[in-house]
Amino acid sequence: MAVPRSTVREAVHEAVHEAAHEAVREAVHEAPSRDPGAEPPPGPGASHRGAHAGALPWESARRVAASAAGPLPPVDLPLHLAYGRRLAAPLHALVPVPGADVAAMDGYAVAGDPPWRVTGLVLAGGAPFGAALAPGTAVEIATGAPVPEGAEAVLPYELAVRTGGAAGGGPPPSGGGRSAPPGRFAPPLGRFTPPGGVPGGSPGAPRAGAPRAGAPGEEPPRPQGEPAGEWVSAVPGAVEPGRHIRRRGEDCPLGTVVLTAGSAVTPAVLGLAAGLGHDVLRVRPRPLVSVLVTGDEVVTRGLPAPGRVRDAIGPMLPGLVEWAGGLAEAPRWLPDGARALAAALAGTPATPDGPDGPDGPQGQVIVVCGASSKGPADHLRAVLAGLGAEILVDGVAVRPGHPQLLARLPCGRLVAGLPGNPYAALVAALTLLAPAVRALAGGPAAPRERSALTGHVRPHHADTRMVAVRRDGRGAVPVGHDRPGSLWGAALAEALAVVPPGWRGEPVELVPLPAQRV
Ligand SMILES: Nc1nc2c(c(=O)[nH]1)N[C@H]1C(S)=C(S)[C@@H](COP(=O)(O)OP(=O)(O)OC[C@H]3O[C@@H](n4cnc5c(N)ncnc54)[C@H](O)[C@@H]3O)O[C@H]1N2
Ligand code: MOO
Repeated sequence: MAVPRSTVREAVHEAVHEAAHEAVREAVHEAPSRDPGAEPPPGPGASHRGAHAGALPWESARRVAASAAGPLPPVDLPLHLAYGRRLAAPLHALVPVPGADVAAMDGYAVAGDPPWRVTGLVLAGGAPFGAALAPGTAVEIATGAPVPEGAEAVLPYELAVRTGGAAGGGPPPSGGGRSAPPGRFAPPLGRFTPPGGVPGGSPGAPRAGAPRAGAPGEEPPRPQGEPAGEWVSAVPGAVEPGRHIRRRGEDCPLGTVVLTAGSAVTPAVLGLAAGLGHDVLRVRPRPLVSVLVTGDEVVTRGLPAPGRVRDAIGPMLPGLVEWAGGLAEAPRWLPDGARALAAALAGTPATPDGPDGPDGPQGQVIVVCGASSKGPADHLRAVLAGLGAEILVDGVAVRPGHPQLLARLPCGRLVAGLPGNPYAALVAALTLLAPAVRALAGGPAAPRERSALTGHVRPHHADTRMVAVRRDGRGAVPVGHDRPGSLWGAALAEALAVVPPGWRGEPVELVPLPAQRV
């Protein structure tokens, strides 16, 4: 289609405006960051040669993006769907944990002084013992089972000395019975074996004859099948008051706020929430990001013919968006031309509940790849103006990636314009897209990391430079291969070093690159 006159005029104006320093741009801007070579010294016109008019400093651009959107309205999701979201409300303990005083070890709950007469068995899955433990008695108990009232400690099997078992048996003779060798753990000795029961039993499967708490009104449970003469004592020093009893609410009292709103829902958080009684979590939805890849020369599959280029931006965005807390739609390709771009951007906005229309991009954020510069096929600014968009960021003083932009459509959707050069697009995505997605997802700003930067790094005199680096013992080291058109360096790197204009060797911020999970 015909290029709008205003766009052409603008492009021509910019071309003239830029022409004077185009040679410098080529020498400085297109060179890889590790290349030796002198940066033209700052002098008259230096700032003009750096940031474009209206371009924001890199740090300011990132801040604008982070505050361009608030979190999406919350949704309630079952635990198995909540992973990777952000909590929209504080997480409370709906129950105390543990819910009762419970044994922390398999062994004997004991009361009073040894030796103790064994009067029953309590398993974790069963009801509480029901009767108070009288001094001089014990119950065999499983880890997690509620300790009977009156129990003063739990004696682990390894530290117990079990004796007797014969009918009519009495307390063990002093020094008699089977005992654990001093200073060593002994295996369980003479586990309680009710008539018809299975020695040891299996956790959660009450053994026949095991004592059970009675229902209200019933007789206090008697340890049925209690073998007369089962006694237990302890190796010296094994019993201290309260030992191996986890008290009710000791890990987490009822009502405690264990996590604040905005926390990431990790696997551990899901397990914690379940343990505290939650089936559903109130979370922020994942913001949906639509991706429009523009350019007649761009092909989306196969070997690119001469004069064609494979889309390298669409494939990297889903992982990056997911890393930032969002979800990317499959990229759509658009031909050069304002009409297709305008139609795509004018589509009906999505709602958190689902798409409003089957065809157009549905995201709360729309990413436009390419068309961000000032060339005759770069319609993004003109289209946004025609749609009445508010421009939030128009160019960033960063190398590569300066033609990036961020805008808000009248319907509230954000538009992130990424440069066509793939490494420049990655820089722009980390500068504008990721912070905006994080904000929509309810996440806090990404934590900052600072590091020494070693190796040969040539700062730009006016713009921030983003250098692909790996960490080593001495700090961050450039990996090279980070020309604007190449993702090779970024693929080798762990992070991008943020090298401020005129940098003189001080520590720099590292922006982590979305990493593999495997
Ligand atoms: N007169 C000016 N020209 C340019 C400027 C400028 O300030 N004034 N900035 C340069 C910089 S820096 C960049 S970056 C590019 C940005 O251009 P666009 O965003 O408009 O992108 P295109 O012109 O369409 O493409 C640039 C380059 O990238 C290739 N490309 C495009 N899309 C993709 C894709 N999805 N995957 C891989 N490669 C892609 C395209 O073929 C071009 O080679 O503008 C400079 N010019
Ligand atoms: O370097 Mo451009 O800034 O190739 O994005």
